[in-house]
Amino acid sequence: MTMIDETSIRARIAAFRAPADKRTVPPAMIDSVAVRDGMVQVALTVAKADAAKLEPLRRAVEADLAAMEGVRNATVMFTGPRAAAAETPAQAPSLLANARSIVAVASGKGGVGKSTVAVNLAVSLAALGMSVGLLDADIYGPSLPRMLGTKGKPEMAGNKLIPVDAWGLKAISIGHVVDEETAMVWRGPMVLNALTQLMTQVEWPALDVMVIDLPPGTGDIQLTLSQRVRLSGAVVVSTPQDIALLDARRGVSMFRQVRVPVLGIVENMSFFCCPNCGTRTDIFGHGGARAEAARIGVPFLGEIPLLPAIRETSDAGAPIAASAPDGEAARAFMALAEAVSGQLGGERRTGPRIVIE
Ligand SMILES: Nc1ncnc2c1ncn2[C@@H]1O[C@H](COP(=O)(O)OP(=O)(O)OP(=O)(O)O)[C@@H](O)[C@H]1O
Repeated sequence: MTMIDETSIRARIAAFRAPADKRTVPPAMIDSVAVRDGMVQVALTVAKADAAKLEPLRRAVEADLAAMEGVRNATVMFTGPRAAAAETPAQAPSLLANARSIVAVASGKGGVGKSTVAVNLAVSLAALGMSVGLLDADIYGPSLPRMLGTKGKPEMAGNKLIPVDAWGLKAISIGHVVDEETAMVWRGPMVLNALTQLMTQVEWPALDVMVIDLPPGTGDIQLTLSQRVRLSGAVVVSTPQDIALLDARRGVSMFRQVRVPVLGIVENMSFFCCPNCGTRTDIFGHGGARAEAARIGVPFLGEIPLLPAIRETSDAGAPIAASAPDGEAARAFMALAEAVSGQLGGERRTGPRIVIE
């Protein structure tokens, strides 16, 4: 008999399309999955007011799971949204409360292009008409000031910092406040203090979405931040290399441990597109992250090509999603932004904005 486990159940739910209306179950809706001896219990989070409306979906998911090989019995139930107190320690109120959604961009290891993805995702979300904040929590390598071309110190209002305006975003980075060498020698508690300050001592306006560029890896800082901030979800950046995929898996399991929904995996440096002849080359082999996402039951959010222009525009302080909005890279980031915003749901504060460069 086929072995079923939490991962295979999550994968099945991620692939689920309701026969009647093609409705899907976003990962953020899955509260818990328990599997024992072929018995499956899934709890989906819904607001009380929506429960009756979603009953057909509940039954369809239940039938779909029950039809899986190896499943003896499947129960899908609805549960209310978790009380805030259960998630966040009492002494630690959720930070960044005036952002409607908070998305963390994470990676299992450094150098996979996490910051590049965070910046261009934020720019693309803004181009979709959202008010977007970008917080660079990558203390050890704050690349945001360079990538956005914002070198000066932010202004102050009273004892609070005003985020800098760049490319349609409100942004702040530890690199705006201290120089890189200073931050490099900080140890855990100092780093956490600095990050907390970036969230509490900054005059953030009301935002549709805040994108946080997390430090690479899966250590204490990432875990603590995930607990202090009510994250709507995490985007895990990987490259197609096997080793990076392994790290991505670790990243996904870290968020699952702290019950932060994983919005999905994005494959960066997915393939090389020759700027001269347009020929596509799959340098590291291709499709690994998509397969990995399916295997561990999280959505696959798309592929970003390896393009010299992505690095050049980053180095020049003009993110490619804004500086070459019609190009291949910008289209890939826009597709990512659409996939992410689709998972966040909810209304926008403002209508779509047309950007003319
Ligand atoms: N798709 C891409 N095509 C070309 N160059 C890229 C791409 N993505 C990232 N890069 C380049 O790779 C380098 C590393 O990217 P980035 O700084 O975003 O990685 P990171 O994962 O945030 O690193 P760290 O976590 O160590 O700060 C940068 O020089 C960046 O310009």
